[in-house]
Amino acid sequence: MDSGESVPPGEVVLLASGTGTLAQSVIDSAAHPSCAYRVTALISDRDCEAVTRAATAGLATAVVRPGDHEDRADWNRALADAARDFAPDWVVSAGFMRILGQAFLDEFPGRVINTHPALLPSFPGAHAVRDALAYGVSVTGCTAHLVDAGVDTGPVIDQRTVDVRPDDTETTLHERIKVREREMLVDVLTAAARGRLHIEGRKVYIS
Ligand SMILES: Nc1nc2c(c(=O)[nH]1)N[C@@H](CN(C=O)c1ccc(C(=O)N[C@@H](CCC(=O)O)C(=O)O)cc1)CN2
Ligand SMILES: NCC(=O)N[C@@H]1O[C@H](COP(=O)([O-])[O-])[C@@H](O)[C@H]1O
Repeated sequence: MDSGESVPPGEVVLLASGTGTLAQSVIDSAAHPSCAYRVTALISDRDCEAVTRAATAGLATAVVRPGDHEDRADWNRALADAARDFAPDWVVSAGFMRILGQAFLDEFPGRVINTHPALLPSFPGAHAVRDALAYGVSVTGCTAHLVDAGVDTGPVIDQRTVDVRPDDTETTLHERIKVREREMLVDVLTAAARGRLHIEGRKVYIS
């Protein structure tokens, strides 16, 4: 499709568990008329600032708490049901701190994207910035990847680098990584909404 043709907006549902600054940047970018995607809802596993940010922006929100369900599998199904209700083209985990089960991923095959604050496969998991700092790397960064049933093992879509400074703390380093994550997420979602992500096994090409 030529760039000049009108492109149907990609419908995005966000998943977040924390302060939601990444979610906020995606919401803000989607407000521009020329943006290729539209954010329709934000879903969380807990009451958090990200939910407040989305509600303030006039988006639909849902909180699906693991503690409200019999077990992890039941929670996972409830989360999938909540997301399905918004019929997203893309589900974006932006600081979502729960592992998504296969039942959720089967609902949105090849359409769940996560942003991780490290250069995968280095430093997977819930404490990437702390682990990178403790390891003593001089360069870290962030990764956008397709989500699979593993933890941070899905095909890499895009990565951005961030230099580690001698006086960095986890907080100062993470804040600089988030600046790059916000840029990366907007670029990746724009490509995704315009049909420019091409998945070939573990390789993802952006045209
Ligand atoms: N199936 C997948 N689900 C998710 C992935 C993924 O790669 N595959 N990425 C995460 C986000 N994430 C890293 O980017 C991540 C988040 C949380 C954890 C984790 O160990 N969580 C614990 C609980 C943590 C807590 O509740 O405080 C858990 O879920 O038991 C690892 C990696 C989004 N989902
Ligand atoms: N392993 C998952 C993980 O660490 N995700 C990270 O949580 C932060 C959320 O920031 P925010 O709440 O300010 O948007 C982001 O840096 C994101 O990569």
